[in-house]
Amino acid sequence: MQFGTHGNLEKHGFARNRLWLVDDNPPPLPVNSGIKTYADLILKPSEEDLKIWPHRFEFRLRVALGPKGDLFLTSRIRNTNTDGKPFSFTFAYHTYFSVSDISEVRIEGLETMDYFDNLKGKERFTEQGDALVFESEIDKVYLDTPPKIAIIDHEKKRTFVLRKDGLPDAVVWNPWERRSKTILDFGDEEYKHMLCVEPAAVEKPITLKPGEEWKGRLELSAVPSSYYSGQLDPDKVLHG
Ligand SMILES: O=P(O)(O)OC[C@H]1O[C@@H](O)[C@H](O)[C@@H](O)[C@@H]1O
Repeated sequence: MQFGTHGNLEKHGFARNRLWLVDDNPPPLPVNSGIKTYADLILKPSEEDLKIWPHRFEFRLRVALGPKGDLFLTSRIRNTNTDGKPFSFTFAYHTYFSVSDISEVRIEGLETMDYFDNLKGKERFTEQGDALVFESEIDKVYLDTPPKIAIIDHEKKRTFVLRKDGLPDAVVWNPWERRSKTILDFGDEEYKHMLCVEPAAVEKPITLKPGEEWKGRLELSAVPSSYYSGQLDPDKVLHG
């Protein structure tokens, strides 16, 4: 229930460190008829959690796979407070992508966007120029981004396409060489082969009154580069 240090809780909040239960009887969710495989999980606060964050909630996650291997993540958060109090939270799907070589990868869909730079005290800047490429540590929260973002991996001839809904922002993170060495569960060389692009709601926290529910959705597909005829045609990737 919190992205990064954008709030008062531990970094990235506590929901990711809790044991979730299988949700046997989730409220209905409109499903794409092609999707036959999915799992529903639920997290409710424990008495200990209520001491850290004094709000009752139901946090549901559906993880679904499409017939071609597309991944669909749907989160629903409901305020179940009985004291009449609203609550607010920030959110991000911490999605890591495996890439051939970070120096050869580009992101399309975030050019000209405003962002908060977490490496510069969360100051706000505007992205200049073309698609994003990487040559040093990056930790930025792009604001009010389009619903479709593409990660183009030239060497692997593969493009990841992210489609998001209810998640206006997008975090882009790679710790690069120096910071990698300070992260215990991250190999010294692993930064070369990964990139985090995280659909998020950070700038404007979501506020729910008792009984209200929020929904955030991410759809991830991997398509061969031939998808855009071997050419870097952002128009086809982003609007196709
Ligand atoms: O190592 P963690 O806690 O999972 O976080 C990794 C990174 O996650 C990103 O989402 C943040 O923008 C970075 O600031 C952070 O370092």
